[in-house]
Amino acid sequence: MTFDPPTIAAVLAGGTGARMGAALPKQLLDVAGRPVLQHTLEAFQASPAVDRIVLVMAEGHHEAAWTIAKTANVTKLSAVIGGGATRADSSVAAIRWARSQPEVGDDAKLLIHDAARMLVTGRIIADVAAALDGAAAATAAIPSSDTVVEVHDGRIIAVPDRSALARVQTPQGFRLGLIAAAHDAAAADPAFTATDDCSVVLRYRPDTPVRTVPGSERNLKVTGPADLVLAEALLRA
Ligand SMILES: Nc1ccn([C@@H]2O[C@H](COP(=O)(O)OP(=O)(O)OP(=O)(O)O)[C@@H](O)[C@H]2O)c(=O)n1
Ligand SMILES: C[C@](O)(CO)[C@H](O)COP(=O)(O)O
Repeated sequence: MTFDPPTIAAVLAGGTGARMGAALPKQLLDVAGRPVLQHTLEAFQASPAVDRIVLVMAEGHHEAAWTIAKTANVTKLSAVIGGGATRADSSVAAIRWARSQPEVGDDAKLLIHDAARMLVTGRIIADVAAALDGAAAATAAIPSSDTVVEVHDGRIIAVPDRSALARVQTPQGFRLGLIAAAHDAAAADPAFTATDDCSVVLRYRPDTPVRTVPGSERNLKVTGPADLVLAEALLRA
């Protein structure tokens, strides 16, 4: 008998929400009567593509996370772990946790997701997971409807061809062995910085294609106060 490798969702909620400027990390703020984190966990709980969830949570809020998960009956939640100083450090914490699990090998699928993207849909989660059957790395992405420019010292120095540009979202999915190797290589690079995990693969495993699947404008990242209003409006629409 053969078994499919498991699919693990790593929900990153290790940030403090500086740009939100609230007393609590933004993942604990309410939108339409439920914490941002609860909306996100519910999306992964409901996805048939996901077997288990690991939550990377900001220090001092682990108990609150378990309470939210219990309230929402998030039975797939396997662990709440501590993160790191940067988003990349929190990804590494999730990767290490996944690798420490019995019967989880390099072929497991790891879907790394911002807790702040609370309106992620089942379709996007399923598409990213399915893309990993044909590639070792994949992300949700949407076209840019704005012209994007490169700015230096307050002056535009380039206007890249918009048709070749996309805005990446999460989840970003990887075969576990690949993303672990890419982050290991990053750890040995003193100049390493990254704002997402696909760029870690692109930089340190450049021979591995990173596929894109359609994201959605709805899959916004709650970042500042206006995003809370927007997310609530989208939920009620
Ligand atoms: N050290 C960090 C930083 C960020 N994140 C998570 O990564 C996602 C995207 O990060 P961001 O939107 O930047 O969240 P914050 O870091 O909390 O926000 P800010 O940058 O405004 O402080 C969020 O769900 C956040 O909780 C994380 O797990 N660990
Ligand atoms: C991972 C990400 O959501 C992709 O768009 C984004 O890079 C996170 O950026 P942040 O500054 O950590 O919110």
